[in-house]
Formats: sequence, C-alpha cells, structure tokens
Amino acid sequence: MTDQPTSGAERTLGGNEEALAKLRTLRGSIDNLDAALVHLLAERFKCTQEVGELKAAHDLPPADPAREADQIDRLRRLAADARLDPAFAEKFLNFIIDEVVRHHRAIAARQDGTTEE
Ligand SMILES: C=C(O[C@@H]1C=C(C(=O)O)C=C[C@H]1O)C(=O)O
Repeated sequence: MTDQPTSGAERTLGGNEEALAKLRTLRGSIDNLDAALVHLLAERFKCTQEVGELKAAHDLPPADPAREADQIDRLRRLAADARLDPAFAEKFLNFIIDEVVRHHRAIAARQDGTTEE
C-alpha cells in the first residue's frame, strides 16, 4: 500500500509504485540537504555578523573585495572538483556576500549613530 500522493509529480506517477518510491526517497534526501544548508548558512551568518562588529569597532570598510575575489576563486575550484557548475557557485556566493555586506553597512551605520535603509 502506498501513501496518498502529496504533489503534482506524485499524482502523475499514479500507480507506478517503483517510480513513486524512488521519487519519495530522493525528496527525503533533498529535505535533509535543504535543512543542512539552512543550518550551515545560519552558522556562516553568525560568523559574518561578528566580523561586521569587529570591522565597525576598528573602522574597517564593510566590504573586502580582495577577500571576496579569493573566496570566489576558491569556491569555483571546489565546485569544478565537485562537478558543480562554477558559474552557479560564484553567483550563489555573490548573493550571500551581498547580503553580508549589507549587514556590515547596517552595523557600521548603527555604530555611527546614523540609520541606513
Ligand atoms: C565576512 C567578511 O566581509 C565581507 C563578506 C565576505 C563573505 O561573506 O565571505 C567576504 C568579504 C567581505 O566583503 C570578511 O571581510 O571576511
């Protein structure tokens, strides 16, 4: 007996129990990986928050383009080794870094007694 289908793809597979079981197993792993990604990102943002406070306390600029370039090179190499598209890895890292720098600007502005955004 198979559980009731819960999504469009599951309904389309209908009575194909083998394919349905495989889809559900894969989606279970995707759920676990997405949870791990959220936890990893939360830990990364905890670290970058502290970096932002350190920078504000020592009057350092919110962004460090040289460090960003090193990180992007490194992530592109890691992605290629892992057979992940390096262009995607770069886009993903830039998306995260933009958010980090936005936080760092806000921390610096708070420290200066100004408001940003
Ligand atoms: C976290 C930092 O601040 C910024 C964010 C970075 C990142 O998220 O990897 C890298 C460089 C900086 O522009 C840092 O300087 O280390």
